[in-house]
Amino acid sequence: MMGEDCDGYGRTANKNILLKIVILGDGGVGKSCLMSRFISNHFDDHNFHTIGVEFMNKVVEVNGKQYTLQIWDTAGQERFKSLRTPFYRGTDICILAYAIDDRSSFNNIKTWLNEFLHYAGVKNGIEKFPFIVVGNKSDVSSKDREVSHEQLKQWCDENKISTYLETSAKTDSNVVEAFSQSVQRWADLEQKAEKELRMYHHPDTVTLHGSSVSSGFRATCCSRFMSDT
Ligand SMILES: Nc1nc2c(ncn2[C@@H]2O[C@H](COP(=O)(O)OP(=O)(O)OP(=O)(O)O)[C@@H](O)[C@H]2O)c(=O)[nH]1
Repeated sequence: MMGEDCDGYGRTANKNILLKIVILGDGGVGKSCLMSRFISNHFDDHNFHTIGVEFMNKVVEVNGKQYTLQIWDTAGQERFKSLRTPFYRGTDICILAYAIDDRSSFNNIKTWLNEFLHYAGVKNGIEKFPFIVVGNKSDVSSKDREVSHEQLKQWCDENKISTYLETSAKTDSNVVEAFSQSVQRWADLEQKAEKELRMYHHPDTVTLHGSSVSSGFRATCCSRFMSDT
């Protein structure tokens, strides 16, 4: 089907797009709290560690498009590694979380990134996958802060991650923004990948100078589009 509302691949603009989001980071940085703040606008000052993984869905609208976000909260403790890693495959967006009052959780972001790249099977470079870095617990007093916003920016620049922000699940600061910027980043990369695919499928209309063009970003995207809601 082609037409004004169609993207050229038969997908209409009003489809509800399912996106799987995983949240990774050390135990205690606030991954479960970020998820429950986003899903049910609720904050619980509990201290229970997640075992394995848990997921919840929420329908959101970003830039006029509807998305069902399937958010996977994972266990940050090392002893649960074998329970969480099988769930990385098929992820569309990865949120790397640390707590701004916990320097070692920030230092471990790289380990989380590498664990995700390995078990999710992402092979096309960090800059082609929607990673978002979130410094949670931005409500803590400045004397308890161990990671500055500048350090967050510098780390993301060095690691080619363009989306990052500080959040507080406790005071509900930037939580919705973290998820909507994640979706925005996904949409930007998706658009870029589709453009490259079009060039690949219509090589007579562009000059490729003999190189093969492959977006590599979510080649299975079509299977994830759900029916109209
Ligand atoms: N001050 C403050 N505390 C928070 C915030 N988010 C979470 N916490 C607290 O941090 C602790 C850990 O939160 P969780 O959400 O369970 O942490 P987690 O990352 O899911 O931990 P694991 O399940 O072990 O991986 C709890 O006591 C929360 O109340 C926040 O934004 N600010």
